[in-house]
Amino acid sequence: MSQEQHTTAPATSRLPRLQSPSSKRSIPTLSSTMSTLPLLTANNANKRKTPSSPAGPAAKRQASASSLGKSTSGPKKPPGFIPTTTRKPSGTLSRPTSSLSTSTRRAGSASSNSGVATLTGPTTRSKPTTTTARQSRPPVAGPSTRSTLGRSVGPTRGISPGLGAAALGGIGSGVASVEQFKSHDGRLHNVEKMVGGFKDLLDREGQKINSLQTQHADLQALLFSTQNTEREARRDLSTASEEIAALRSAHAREVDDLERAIARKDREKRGIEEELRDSRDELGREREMVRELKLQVAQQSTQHLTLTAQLTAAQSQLTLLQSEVERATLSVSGMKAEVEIGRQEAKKAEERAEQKVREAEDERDRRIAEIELELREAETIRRKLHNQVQELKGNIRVFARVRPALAHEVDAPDGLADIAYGDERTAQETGQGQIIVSNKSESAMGGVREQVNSFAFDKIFSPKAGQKEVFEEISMLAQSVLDGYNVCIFAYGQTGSGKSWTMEGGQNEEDAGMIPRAIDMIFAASKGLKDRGWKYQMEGQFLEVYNEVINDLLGSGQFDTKKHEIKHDKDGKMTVTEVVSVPLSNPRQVSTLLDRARSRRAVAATLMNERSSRSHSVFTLKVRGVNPLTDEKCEAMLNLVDLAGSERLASSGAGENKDRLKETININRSLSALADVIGALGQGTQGGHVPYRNSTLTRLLQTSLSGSSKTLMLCNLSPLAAHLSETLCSLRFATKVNSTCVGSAKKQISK
Ligand SMILES: Nc1ncnc2c1ncn2[C@@H]1O[C@H](COP(=O)(O)OP(=O)(O)OP(=O)(O)O)[C@@H](O)[C@H]1O
Repeated sequence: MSQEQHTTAPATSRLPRLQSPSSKRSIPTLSSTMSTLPLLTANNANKRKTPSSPAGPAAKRQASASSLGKSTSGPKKPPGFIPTTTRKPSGTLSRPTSSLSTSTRRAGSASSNSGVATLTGPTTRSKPTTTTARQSRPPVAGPSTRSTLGRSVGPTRGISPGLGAAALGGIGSGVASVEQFKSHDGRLHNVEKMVGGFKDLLDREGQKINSLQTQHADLQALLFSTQNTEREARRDLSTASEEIAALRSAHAREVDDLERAIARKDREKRGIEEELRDSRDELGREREMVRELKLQVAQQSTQHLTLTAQLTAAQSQLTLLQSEVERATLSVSGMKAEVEIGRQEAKKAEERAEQKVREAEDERDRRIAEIELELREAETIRRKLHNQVQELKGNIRVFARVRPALAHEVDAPDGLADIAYGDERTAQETGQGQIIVSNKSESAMGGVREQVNSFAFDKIFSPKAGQKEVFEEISMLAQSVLDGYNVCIFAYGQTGSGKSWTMEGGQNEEDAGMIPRAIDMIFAASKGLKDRGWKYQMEGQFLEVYNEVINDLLGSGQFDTKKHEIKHDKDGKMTVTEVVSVPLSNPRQVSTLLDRARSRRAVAATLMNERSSRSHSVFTLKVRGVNPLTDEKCEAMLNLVDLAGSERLASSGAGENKDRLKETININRSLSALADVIGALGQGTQGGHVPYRNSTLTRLLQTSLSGSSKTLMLCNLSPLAAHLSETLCSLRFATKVNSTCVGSAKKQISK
């Protein structure tokens, strides 16, 4: 589009050049311009003949524009200017014409003013020419014509005032005036001739302009057709370019396809070459194999010959052997007959042996029955003896156990207490172990006074003693439960002295405490007694006494809210109300039960401060046994008690803390009530008053602490010098208990 505008502008800009005001010199310029036009046309024609010029359409356009616009430098015209300009010439031409006529009229008017009628002649004559010029004269005749005329006519206008004056004053005055008039007339005639010449010239120029306009129109038409041709050529070119691009891409695809095909063929060729190589290799191998086979065939032929010879030899040997086999078959038949005789004899012997085995089995069953009877009798005797031994040992026995120093206590500021142990041999001879606690203090004189405290108990366990060793001494008591004796084992000692460790122990089997070991042992023993006719039922309870109140550690819910009371029926049998009693059929249930009690104690500790060491825990195993063979029944109770820390009020750390104070007072009250009960029993006050009712603990343990029970107190001691004072207190309490003789234990057997 812009190219078309460029092309059009020069063509139209030529017209203003033709119309531009100029002097008379413009006429030759027009002629020269016109003379160049045919040349331009010829050039254009030449260019049309060579549309496929190497310079291309753009160059052509440029050439066209430069040739057409070379002589012009006018402003670019907007699109659509050409048709307008093409229609304009007549209008444009009219302006100079009217100017000319105006000039002419002025001249006429001047003549009219001077009153000379002839002067109008030339003016009137010039009108048709002017009219013709208005129709076809080019704009060349514009203002320049007017000025030319003005200049040419100027003298006339300059003369007119003179003429007027002469006319006004000289008509009647003389011949000079006539001569003057004639001279003027001659000059006017010359002027008219000149004007006529100019008119011809103008006509010629007008014709030339017409011709130029015609040529211009032709050129326009030619330009349009050239532009159309160019547009078509451009379209063709773009179509051709697209086709070329399409062909190129098709070509590229084909090239790609061909290259791929070549690559494929190359691969195939390589494959075929490899196959060929393999085939050649294989052929070589086959040839080698054939050669070897031929060699083998030759060898085998030799072997065949050898074998044939051997076969012949073997056949002759076979013949020999066959005759031998025939002889052997004859002898086998003879032997078979002998074997048959032997078999019959063996059968008879077997029947005799079976008879003997049956007789031996009968004898054995009879012996077993006799032994079992003897065993039952021995069991009864063992129980009696066991009880006698227990009685001889005393129904209240005391063991002392010193725990080892813990890792963080080894470097304690006061160090370990000076504790010595009596030798094992003396302990076995006397049946009493000895523990010697030395206490060094400053005397009144400023010297060091050493106080040696010696205590004797049924058994002393040094820090080296493990749980297994302690239980070995207790197992007899546990066995007594199955025999129908009430047993109470309680751990006594200050906080941290190892009571819980002794009673419950650690998680692994080696560290298991007295409760799990006693249960295991009772279950194992009950299994053993099964063969002797005993069947047992067991159930467990786990209670806690805190501030004189009983809590059920196996109860439902996280924390026991029930109120429990201790009741005694008319047979003197003690029960605690509203407590959970779990039936136990295997030892694993006991460990679950202990875990449950432990977690409830932990919850209680969280809710009400740490209190496990501030409460007494009592595990009770109730055992019921029946023996249909002997028609015996027994019912007994094993109480395993972990007492609260026994430290005195001063060293309990209670201070101003009311709760701790209350705890400590209650602990001390229950422990002294325990000591009082044991003391009362020790004074031989059977039938007299025993102050069981002074504390919840003694009421709970009443059955186990009565004369009909077996009681063991484990006095746990700390090895630290800092705890020496509490250790001595515990040892004195244990001595008091140890010196107590509680009647004879009664077997709880009913027939
Ligand atoms: N014989 C022992 N062998 C190894 N460690 C022991 C032994 N006795 C006690 N301990 C350890 O000593 C620490 C205190 O023991 P334990 O808790 O049994 O004392 P405690 O008297 O029951 O205290 P509390 O009255 O606070 O319950 C525990 O860490 C325990 O594992």
